[in-house]
Amino acid sequence: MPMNAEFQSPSDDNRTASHSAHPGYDAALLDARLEAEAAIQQAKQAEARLRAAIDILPQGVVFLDSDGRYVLWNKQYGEMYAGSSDLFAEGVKLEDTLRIGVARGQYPEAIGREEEWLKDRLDRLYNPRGRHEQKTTDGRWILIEERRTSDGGIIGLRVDITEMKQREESFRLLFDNNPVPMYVHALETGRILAVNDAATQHYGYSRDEFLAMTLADLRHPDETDAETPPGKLKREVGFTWRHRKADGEAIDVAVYSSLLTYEGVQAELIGAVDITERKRAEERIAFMAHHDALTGLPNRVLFREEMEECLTRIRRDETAAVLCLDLDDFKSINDTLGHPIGDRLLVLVAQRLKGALRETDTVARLGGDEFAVLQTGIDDPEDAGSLAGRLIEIVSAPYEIDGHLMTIGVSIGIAVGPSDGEDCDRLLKAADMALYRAKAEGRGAYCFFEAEMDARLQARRRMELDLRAAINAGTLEVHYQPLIEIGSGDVAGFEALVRWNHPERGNIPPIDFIPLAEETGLVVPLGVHVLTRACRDAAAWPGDTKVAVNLSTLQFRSGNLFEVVSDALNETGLEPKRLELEITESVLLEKSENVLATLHALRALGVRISMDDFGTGYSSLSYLRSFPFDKIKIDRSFVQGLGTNSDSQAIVRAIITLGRSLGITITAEGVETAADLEYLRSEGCHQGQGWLFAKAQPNEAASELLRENRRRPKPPAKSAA
Ligand SMILES: Nc1nc2c(ncn2[C@@H]2O[C@@H]3COP(=O)(O)O[C@H]4[C@@H](O)[C@H](n5cnc6c(=O)[nH]c(N)nc65)O[C@@H]4COP(=O)(O)O[C@H]3[C@H]2O)c(=O)[nH]1
Repeated sequence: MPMNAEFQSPSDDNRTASHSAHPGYDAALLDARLEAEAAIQQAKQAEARLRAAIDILPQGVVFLDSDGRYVLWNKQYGEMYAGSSDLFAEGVKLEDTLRIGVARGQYPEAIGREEEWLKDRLDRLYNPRGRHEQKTTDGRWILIEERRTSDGGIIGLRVDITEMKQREESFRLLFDNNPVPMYVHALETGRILAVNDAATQHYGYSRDEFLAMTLADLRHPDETDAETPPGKLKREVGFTWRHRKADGEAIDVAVYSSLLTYEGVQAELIGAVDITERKRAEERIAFMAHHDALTGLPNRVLFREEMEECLTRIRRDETAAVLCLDLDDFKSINDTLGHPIGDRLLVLVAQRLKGALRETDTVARLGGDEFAVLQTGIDDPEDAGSLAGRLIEIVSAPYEIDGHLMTIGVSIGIAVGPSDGEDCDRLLKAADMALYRAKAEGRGAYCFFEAEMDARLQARRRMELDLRAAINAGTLEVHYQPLIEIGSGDVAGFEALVRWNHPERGNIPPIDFIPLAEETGLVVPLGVHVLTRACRDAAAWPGDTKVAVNLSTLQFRSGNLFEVVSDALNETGLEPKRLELEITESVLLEKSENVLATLHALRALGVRISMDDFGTGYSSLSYLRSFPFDKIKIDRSFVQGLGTNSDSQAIVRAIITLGRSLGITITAEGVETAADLEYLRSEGCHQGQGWLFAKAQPNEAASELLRENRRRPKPPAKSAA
């Protein structure tokens, strides 16, 4: 493709003829010819350089003259239009090659609309403006840019954009058919530039509506992510937004984004995965982890979190109170009316408590029938006292559930921060200690924490640890106090009484540690120890001397009392009829089928059942009807001073008469004087127990007493203590 040469080299013949006719003219002509040849040489070199230069360009380049004829084109141009390259020649009009190319079907976009396509193409060729794309039959895409040159010609650039178009196509395919809602928005303005079908379906906006919106228009008013201005994204993977659908419904979406240039605009592609359900489930789980399922109140975990938050303020200058609440005798409602009613009562109590508090206070259910209140921003500790008083009043008002009218009391312990404690544990502990005191002081009351409660509690804790250790080590002792037949003075049996010889504190009386054992549940293993020990000792006693063992309510609740007793009998070989089990009224207060069934089963085994402390409870008499007791033990409060006190005499006489008429053995406890004994004998009481005969003593002494008793030919009973 030589450049259109302006100068031609004259033939040698012309040169010879001219030279010989006019020598001066010939010389000038020769010079001119040499000059021209040099110029041609230069032009050829320039063309070669230009060609070399345009051939190394990655783009196709073509130069046309002002008539649109080919002047020069590079290798890439020829390759791009390989199907028409046979037509390219200097001086040929590009327009003509286009016409032939269209006729050959080399421009797929022109097929079926040849003239129209040609018209448009020629218009762009002769009046160049911007860029346009062209598709070739071999499936390539070419970006065309044409410009006018200063001499009226045209320079055309061709860029092969096939790969980019393929990428775009894949993107389109992925975008359009993606099941995940997707849209592209302009980074600068937030304006939505493209949207896929999944997004239009999911959000409910039409494509046109979508394309008229910005990213900010999709936001739900609840969206709190104020840090992210419209169109600017935080880039953590999968962060969430709350969006609004066309029907107003809120959805939570996890956003996946990447930057791209979309139709020449800096944009961002967003994939929005709907996680509303997942989020709801997560929220439900989080709620459940922080709330009580029955009442919907915050649970202990959330209460502590609220407290922690409040404590940071307390440490500065605020005062707050923690109130620990415990319903009085809730268990008996559960036991008598059943758990469903108990549960409903708890819900009603929770509602009343919630209704009685300010927005800023928190009430939580800590478990069972325990609630707690965090009262914030109080001016005076007395504010907590008046709140407690109000809560007691509100909770104590009657309830009606399923036609059952009931009332329930509540006791409250109060701790005030920061004076009673600056951290969560200390404040809760202090309020708990105060609650303990409120309960002990008669329930239905509130009590403030006092520092000395802490010391008392520490002592109690120490005692609990020591008692547990003594039980585990088997160092608790069992002493025996004789039960004397009043008529004959014979030893009928012994009551087993536990003794704790503390390594540092010496003998601790049962009255000081049995209640603690009851509260902590230690009375269950303690009871097993005493029972087994008593059966073993008694098995070695002569004749059919009986042994009486005290049982606590908790041992019945433990559920395996029958097995414990029968195991102790089997292990020690003691005959069941030689064992007496002493229970108090509190055991029967349980009103549980289980208690009665266990008592009947034990009695069927041959074991005797005694009612201890008779007369001290509210309804000792009525309990005589609920179970066939073998023995009644008259409480020592009626026996002491019996010789002189006529009221006690009347009561004791009535009990003895009752027992005799029912065929029940009567034992009088706490017989301290001969006058007491004399009265009991005169009324026909069967047995006596008390210091007049003997105090509780170790097994060796008790056995010795037995031996002595057997050797004696029935003397009247005298003091042995
Ligand atoms: N003032 C006076 N007191 C007398 C007289 N005769 C006996 N006593 C005391 O009266 C208590 C009788 O036992 P309880 O009524 O079953 O009362 C017992 C019983 O309820 C409980 N207890 C003792 N040992 C056990 C046990 O192994 N298990 C259980 N669950 N409770 C026990 O501790 C309570 C107190 O036991 P103790 O201190 O051993 O006190 C014993 C005994 O020492 C007397 O003439 N005058």
